[in-house]
Amino acid sequence: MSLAATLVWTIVFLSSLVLGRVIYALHLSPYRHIPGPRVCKITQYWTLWHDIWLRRVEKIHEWHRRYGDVVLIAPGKVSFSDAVSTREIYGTSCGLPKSRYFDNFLAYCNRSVFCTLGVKEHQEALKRTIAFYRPTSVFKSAMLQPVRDNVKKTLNQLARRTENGHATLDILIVCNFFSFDNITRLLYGPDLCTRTIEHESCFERTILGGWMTVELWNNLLYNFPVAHKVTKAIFSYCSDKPDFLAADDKLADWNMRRVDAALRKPADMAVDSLLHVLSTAKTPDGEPLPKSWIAAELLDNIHAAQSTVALALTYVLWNLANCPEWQSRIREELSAMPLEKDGLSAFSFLQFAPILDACITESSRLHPLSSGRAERVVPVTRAYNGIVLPANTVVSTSTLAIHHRPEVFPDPQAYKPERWLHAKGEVLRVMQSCYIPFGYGARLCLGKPFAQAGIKHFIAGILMQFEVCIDPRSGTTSRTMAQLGTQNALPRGRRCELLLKRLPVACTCKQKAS
Ligand code: HEM
Repeated sequence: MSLAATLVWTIVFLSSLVLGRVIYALHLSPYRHIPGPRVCKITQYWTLWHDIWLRRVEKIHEWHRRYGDVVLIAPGKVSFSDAVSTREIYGTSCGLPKSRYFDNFLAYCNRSVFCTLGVKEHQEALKRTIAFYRPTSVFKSAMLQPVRDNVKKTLNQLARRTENGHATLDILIVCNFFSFDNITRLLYGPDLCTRTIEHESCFERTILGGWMTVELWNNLLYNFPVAHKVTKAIFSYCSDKPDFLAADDKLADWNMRRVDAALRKPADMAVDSLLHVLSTAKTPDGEPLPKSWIAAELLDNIHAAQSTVALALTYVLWNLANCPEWQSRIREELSAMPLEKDGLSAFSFLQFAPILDACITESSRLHPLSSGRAERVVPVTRAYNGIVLPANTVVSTSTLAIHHRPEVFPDPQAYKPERWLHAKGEVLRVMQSCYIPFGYGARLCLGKPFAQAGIKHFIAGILMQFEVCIDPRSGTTSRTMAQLGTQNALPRGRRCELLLKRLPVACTCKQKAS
């Protein structure tokens, strides 16, 4: 056969394959009845394309606006944006397993609690640590004092940097170090964590610097690992950055060294650290946990806690910088609270400060920090929101879409803390059922109480000493602060420069009597 004929036959063959695929997807597939862009019914690569270009999450939100609460985002993958389906997918009694997407989070070849898939396996893993994360454990002064110390340390550092009364700073970096110090203290105890904020040139800072880049490239890694490897090799070779995308590996080594050191001297381990809890825990066979299990759990907690808390703080400050009136209201509320001996507001009062709470809650509604792929697998064919899904369909709720339901959150794009202050009864209940920044149900974020305590202390500390303002000369604008449409929710500009002005009277709170 001539070359031309071979070419023609190849084209005919490939075209009929594509045509067959299109006919099957649109007319025969068990997913044909589900609303969504046609291209998503035919191929998964359209969603993957958006994933790699860091706009998957916002694209899915856009599709929900166009097609409704149930959208087919790829063959076999369905996204929801309503409260009832969310309850059915994630609720404690439903027990849907996680999807294979979570294999991407294995560390040292082990599964942490976060990436266990099956319900039984998850419950087994949860037994070891759940008590450690409970509010009753986390809100003890032994656990909170290190957080308060880190707030004080950050405030001292900011005071030095605003010696002339004001300075424009990249708040994202400040929040990153605060968040890292907090989580490492919780995980390793006081001796093995590092004081990164004080040491400008320390190793941990360089890891954190490279980490943001790693997060941006993770979508390529999860979807096309070989392409990721090649890109990494090419960039490292051609640029003068041999460490390009190496931060994750460095963090894993750094974590393992800490676990090694601690297990060599168990008597020195801080009893209020996760490391201690894990080192005394047992496997289902009654054996001590292997070192790599312990290390995997700790590493995963850093991943879960680091950028989420840092970004939560950054977005709260950004939103408040745009709304000076809400800053004043928070200050007024804080001024009525007694101070502890360390000069910060008492947590027992911060915990129930409604204005502070509303401002933080509204910020996480607009900017969910973990808005990515909380995928679960449907075990048997059944209907969700009136639409039958075959067994093995991968389902998830779009956090961005459910947080922006206009009938629940009128004017959904606007930052309006008052909606949380004014809502009562059924209205509030509906709002809460559509608010899932920490996930929902059986796999709700274990670190939620710890994260919230850190966020409240930090925001209260900053607002009592500084006025946070937009600096029109900085490059930070609403456009650069729009979230990248990925699961890690970084702002597009990858920085958040805000003007901090020291308040004339640092604090007018009442000193605690004792
Ligand atoms: C603002 C900060 C945080 C946000 C927005 C956040 C969000 C989330 C979300 C949405 C999930 C559920 C994922 C899923 O359903 O697939 C989750 C799980 C988890 N988070 Fe967080 N998180 C935050 C902070 C933290 C902190 C500080 C810690 C550790 C102290 C932590 C530890 C965990 C763990 C261990 C899980 C797995 C829970 C399980 O599967 O049972 N998170 N987080």
